[in-house]
Amino acid sequence: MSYADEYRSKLTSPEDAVKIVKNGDWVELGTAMGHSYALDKALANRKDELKDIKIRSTLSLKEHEIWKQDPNGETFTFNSWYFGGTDRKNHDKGLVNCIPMLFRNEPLLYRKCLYNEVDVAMIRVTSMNKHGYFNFHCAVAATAAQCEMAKKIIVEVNPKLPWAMGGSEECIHISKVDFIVEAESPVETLAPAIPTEVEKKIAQFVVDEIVDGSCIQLGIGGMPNTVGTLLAESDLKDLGCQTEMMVDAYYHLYMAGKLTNKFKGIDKGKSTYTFSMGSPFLYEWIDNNPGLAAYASNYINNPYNIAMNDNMVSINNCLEVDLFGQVSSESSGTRQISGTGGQLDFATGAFMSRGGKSILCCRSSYIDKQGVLQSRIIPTLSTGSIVTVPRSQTHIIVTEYGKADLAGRSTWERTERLISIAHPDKRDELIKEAETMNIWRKTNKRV
Ligand SMILES: CC(=O)SCCNC(=O)CCNC(=O)[C@H](O)C(C)(C)COP(=O)(O)OP(=O)(O)OC[C@H]1O[C@@H](n2cnc3c(N)ncnc32)[C@H](O)[C@@H]1OP(=O)(O)O
Ligand SMILES: CCCC(=O)O
Repeated sequence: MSYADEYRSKLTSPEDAVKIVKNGDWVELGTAMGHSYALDKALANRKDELKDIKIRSTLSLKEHEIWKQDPNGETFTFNSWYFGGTDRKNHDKGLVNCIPMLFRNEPLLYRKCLYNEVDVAMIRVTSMNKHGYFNFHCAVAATAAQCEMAKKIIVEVNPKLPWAMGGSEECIHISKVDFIVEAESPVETLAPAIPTEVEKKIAQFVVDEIVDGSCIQLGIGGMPNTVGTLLAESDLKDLGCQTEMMVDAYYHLYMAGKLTNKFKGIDKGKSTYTFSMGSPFLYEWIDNNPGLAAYASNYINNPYNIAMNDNMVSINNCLEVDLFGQVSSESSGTRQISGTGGQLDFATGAFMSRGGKSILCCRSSYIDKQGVLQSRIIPTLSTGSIVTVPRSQTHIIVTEYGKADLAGRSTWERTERLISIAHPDKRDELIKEAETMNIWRKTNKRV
């Protein structure tokens, strides 16, 4: 049978495809732009006839129909490896549960622990090519592992999605697929946030840490993109890219002639990543471009692979840092904001790299709901806050007041350095707390 014949034989309606989901099943939705639309709707429509359907997903970009049609979570129990904004909102309503993970482990978790617990994978893919492959486009991540472990696979085809060249694990062959549905669906975009003056100051401190030939990882959120934009305007040259998330900033670096990947120690000449989100021009750039290579997250986020690049610099955002140097980037107290994602993977790998640096950016303060200035550098993490980077792996923290290099530093040295980059109105208060915590010595200096 030709691939075209096989395609026709597996092509069905979303309603018929989701009939394979049965009571008690685990259903896999994939990551971000890999989330389906028509299948989501067809499954949600079965809410009253199904029982106890467990969902796994990573980083939602939309309001799933499952949430809309089952607002009390009677049929569907939704679990997420990493929260986007809509996951966060629905978690606040009690509809989403967090599954802790390091992103480098997500494929391994399926292959090693969950191999018997993926009943149906419903994944959005590109059109099939002449060799019978569908591509995972902007959502390579752990998708191949999820499909490999799934008892049944349904793909939802959207021909407008870009074809991401590999790497590895970026495609699925039609022979592995059980059902194909075709559906109109949006190609989601991510508009770059307009940087604030504070973010511009932080970004400048970060850019000052980067040398010609550095390999750059830009994390999720507004700040890393601001750094990328400044880098594109800098005099730096021959930068490289090994990053979890491919974003607009890399396109700008490429167009500015700065992204050559010439000095990468692995995948020389190629920009490597595991998922992407950005503007339409980013997807145009990704589409069938052999200058980029998408790999599964266990390869991109593997600290050994990261460390093969000399002068690897990882740049991520965090929410709170305590005076011991513990970093929380994913929760505010017990409120889950996002997830560990790849932050610890890149913090570890970048530090292992010769000349490498792991940088965590943090605005020094915020104004709370009562209008009061609160420090993000705090004596101890808020009760319930989850540690994303342990103090033993924290390297450089940057605020708009400067940089604090904590690696190899004792508690009193960390305290001094962190307080020196805290908001000036909060420094005396922090010193008092540090004294009671026995981590401020008489010789410590107030900057
Ligand atoms: C992707 C890669 O390449 S690799 C590794 C990168 N991955 C990571 O770093 C994972 C952890 N990091 C993150 O998730 C993000 O960087 C964050 C959450 C730290 C910052 O992301 P941003 O998008 O810049 O943050 P933003 O300012 O929009 O805030 C996100 C949410 O956190 C809330 N928040 C931010 N700071 C605080 C705080 N101090 N206290 C309470 N809530 C806070 C915001 O209110 C917002 O919630 P809302 O949408 O309900 O209003
Ligand atoms: C899906 C993981 C995203 C992140 O690491 O930020």
